[in-house]
Amino acid sequence: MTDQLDVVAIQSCSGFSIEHNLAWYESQFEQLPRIRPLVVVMPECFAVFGAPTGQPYREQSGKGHVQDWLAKMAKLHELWLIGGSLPIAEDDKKHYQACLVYGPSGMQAARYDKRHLFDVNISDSTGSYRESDTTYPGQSSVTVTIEGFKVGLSICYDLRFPEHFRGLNADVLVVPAAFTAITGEAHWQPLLQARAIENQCYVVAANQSGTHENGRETWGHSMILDPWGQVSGQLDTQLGMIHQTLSKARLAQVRASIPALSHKRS
Ligand SMILES: O=C(O)CNC(=O)[C@H](CS)NC(=O)CCC(=O)C(=O)O
Repeated sequence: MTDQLDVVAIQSCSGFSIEHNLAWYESQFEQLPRIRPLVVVMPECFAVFGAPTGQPYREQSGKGHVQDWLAKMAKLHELWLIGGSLPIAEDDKKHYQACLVYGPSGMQAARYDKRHLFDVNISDSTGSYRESDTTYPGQSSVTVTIEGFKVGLSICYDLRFPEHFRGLNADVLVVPAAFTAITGEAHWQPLLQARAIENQCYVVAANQSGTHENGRETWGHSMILDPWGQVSGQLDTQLGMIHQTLSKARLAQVRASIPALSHKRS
């Protein structure tokens, strides 16, 4: 176990074609920093964003093309690979929006199902979002220890629920997202900063960016924040990646300076 952990967030504009999306990610993996261990976070709906027929792409737990690809890529590139979300179904009616974590051996290390579903009305071209029409809410929160760092999982709209993160007691919060252009401009960065500041932990936020084939617009601005709430790396709307080195010493320093976590009243 070392004091440091390298993380990368990748920002994509995923579309309908799984083959195309996965091929784009493979080209990004070729450009990753050489350092290992390395954690790579991909956004919500990285493999498929929207569905031309209206019938969402789904896989069963433990089998399917995208899960096989995640395992293969994690092993091939020796990564901790976090697939922001993939629809996993147990019945024909609805799926869970699952964040899947694979370790460098190619084994799945964790699965978190999105708990808070985006049923909202906003003034963009989609207007009305009803995620619960297709998705069951996850029932539990999940953390996974990666190289000695406690990593707390979340997906997109979860970001608006501070109690979700508070319970995780994490060193690193991972936020894969498909935050909309309108809500992203207004709320994305302040929400991420609040989660980093109040939990005194790193935040790694990988968002979708641009206009997608289904007409949706996402905000981009993927970023990595330190436990003081400072943005230590960020993208604008361009596709690509950001890389930062996280440090246990920095976590300890911030928590010693303001011991807010030990001043909590329940
Ligand atoms: O359904 C898909 O194809 C992809 N999934 C999404 O885009 C999800 C659910 S609709 N989006 C969000 O949760 C946006 C949250 C957000 O933007 C906010 O909280 O402001």
